[in-house]
Amino acid sequence: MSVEVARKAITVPGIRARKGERPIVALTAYNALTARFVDRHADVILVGDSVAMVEHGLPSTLGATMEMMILHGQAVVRATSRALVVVDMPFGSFEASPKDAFRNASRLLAETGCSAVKLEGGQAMADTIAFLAARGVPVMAHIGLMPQAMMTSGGFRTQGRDRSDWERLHEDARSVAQAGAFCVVLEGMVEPLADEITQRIDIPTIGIGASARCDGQILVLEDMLGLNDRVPRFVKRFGDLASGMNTAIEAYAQAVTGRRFPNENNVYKPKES
Ligand SMILES: Nc1nc(=O)c2c([nH]1)NC[C@@H]1CN(c3ccc(C(=O)N[C@@H](CCC(=O)O)C(=O)O)cc3)CN21
Ligand SMILES: CC(C)C(=O)C(=O)O
Ligand SMILES: [Mg+2]
Repeated sequence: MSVEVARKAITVPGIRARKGERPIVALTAYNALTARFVDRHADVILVGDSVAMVEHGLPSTLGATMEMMILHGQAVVRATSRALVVVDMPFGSFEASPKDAFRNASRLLAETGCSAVKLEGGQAMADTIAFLAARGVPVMAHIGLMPQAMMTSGGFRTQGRDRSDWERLHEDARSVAQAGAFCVVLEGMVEPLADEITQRIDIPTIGIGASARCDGQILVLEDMLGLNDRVPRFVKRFGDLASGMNTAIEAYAQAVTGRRFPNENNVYKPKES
């Protein structure tokens, strides 16, 4: 199946030009219902591969698939009119070669109607980013803590605590910007390093666990809504939807067992005869 590439009010060049202007507001969304809410306030909606963990109950993002990203991407694009929709390239879909990456990135663009793709990797992915950008695929890069590298990096570790790693992280940022990424996510990084990177590259940085020094911020929607019982320190819960959901579901269960629902207002009656 293929869809029209949807035109959104916010464009890739528009986001690119935000550096030095006002901060970029980004959030994840994985479905139409939540995307409609996020679209009213955010500049960027990311259909993250964290969908594998948040919506499918998988233990890591390694189980995300192209099929999953396309299905969720389609739902989000349908419900969005303003924000720029970016879809994560799942583990295994882009690393082996630039050609593989183009085949899968072009499927994400053509089959969902999203405006850009995101992929994890710094210097090692620079050739791939350049290959995609030269062929019409806008790329958001993602460096620092890379969840898809958890098996080689030993879990989710904040980057740059040791200053001897800074040079490598600067090189990752410089090379993705040089390769033509329009924007870069800095994940799990100490504040002064995120600050230096943001000052040295000419594309916007979007931080998650990387301080307010970045050109924008992103969080997983369900984390900031207070729907997950355990969240890392970099998350601020801006709401407590978990308690709202619990209260409503409990009230429903009690109304059903107590035969108080459905009531007069909720039932249909035949015509008077
Ligand atoms: N719901 C959700 N939210 C996320 O932000 C998220 C996902 N899922 N899945 C993919 C990745 C994984 N992420 C994570 C998950 C845990 C930590 C974490 O526990 N961090 C430690 C830091 C440890 C250290 O300092 O080295 C922490 O205590 O914050 C970090 C990033 C971010 N992403
Ligand atoms: C947390 C963001 C940056 C992400 O990559 C995801 O949600 O998959
Ligand atoms: Mg991701």
